[in-house]
Amino acid sequence: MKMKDFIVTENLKKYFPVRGGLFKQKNLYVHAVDGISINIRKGETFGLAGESGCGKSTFGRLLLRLIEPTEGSIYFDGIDITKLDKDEMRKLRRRMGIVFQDPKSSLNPRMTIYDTLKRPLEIHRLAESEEEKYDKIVEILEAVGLGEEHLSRYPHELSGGQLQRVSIARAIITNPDFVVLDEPTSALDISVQAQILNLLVNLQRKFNLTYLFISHDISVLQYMSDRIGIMYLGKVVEILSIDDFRKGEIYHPYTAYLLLSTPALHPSKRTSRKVILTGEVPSPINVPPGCRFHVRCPFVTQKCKDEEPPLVEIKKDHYVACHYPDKTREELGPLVREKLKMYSL
Ligand SMILES: Nc1ncnc2c1ncn2[C@@H]1O[C@H](COP(=O)(O)OP(=O)(O)OP(=O)(O)O)[C@@H](O)[C@H]1O
Repeated sequence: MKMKDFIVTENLKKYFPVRGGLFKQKNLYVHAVDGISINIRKGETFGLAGESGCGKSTFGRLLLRLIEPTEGSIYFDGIDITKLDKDEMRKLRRRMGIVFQDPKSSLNPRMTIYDTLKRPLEIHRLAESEEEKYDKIVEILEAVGLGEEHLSRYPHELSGGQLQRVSIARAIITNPDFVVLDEPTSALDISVQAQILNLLVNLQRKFNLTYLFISHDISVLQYMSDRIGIMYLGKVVEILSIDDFRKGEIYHPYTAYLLLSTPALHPSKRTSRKVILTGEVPSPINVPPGCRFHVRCPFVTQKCKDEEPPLVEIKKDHYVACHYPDKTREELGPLVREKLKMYSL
């Protein structure tokens, strides 16, 4: 563990048992997170990308121990949180926050905004008097761009963007160090998305926050992240700096696929260039042997079917899990770079 690492996972796994239906009594598991070892540095935004169902949300929840891992370790500022008891974990939670995709379902419809924001202060005993609570709540509301007039409102009286501001206020009112942002703008109108992203950037600076930013939206990730991890079927297959990402310096065929399959933002820049991959994402219940991407990979060899490639540092700050990283760089790199020119980012 390096000094600047704030969150570190070692071989982290979460398997969910499959219950009922066809699979009854077969002892089958969804390999939602299947051996992830990564680090998130103090003060950075680590973006996590990947198709729906690849395990991004499960990974985010594991980092805060909102769900229990099946195996592996999670270090939070040097403390292995998998070893903490309930009480120790509750104390540490003050330093963690989470914002979910849909504020409508994550906020209690029967609680006013004031009561919603008061709860974390009470759980963590962060204010002595009612007056102190009130002041802290107003201060945080103002930090997220709302005001005293919103305190007595209920969630149904606010817009989607305002509700997400309340969710963000709730996540940071305990003055945390680390916040998981799980698709925080995906449920919002396009016009509101940019405002919320800018708010998150400003809050990060103001409160010195470290973010895990989960999104399937490449352009949002590119805007927000310092480094990006690409997830495929429960594994991280590539980690790269935002510079390498922008330059199209990519070594995993799946990362190239993600970029090539994302539509350009501006319709006039869209092309009908064919997507390089075929085939469905395999089921996380039946993960293919060897490299789990081999069934969709254009460069597959026998080695890929037999041996799982480890995540290795291919150059400074750039990690990839592929037996043939140069193939992607040489053969798909030019296509990716051409595509990147089409992003109006
Ligand atoms: N509580 C659970 N019980 C059983 N399976 C689960 C549970 N939570 C998630 N899964 C399964 O684990 C896999 C990963 O799900 P997860 O929600 O982490 O993916 P994701 O990448 O965040 O997808 P999305 O972008 O659609 O939210 C999926 O196959 C999902 O069905």
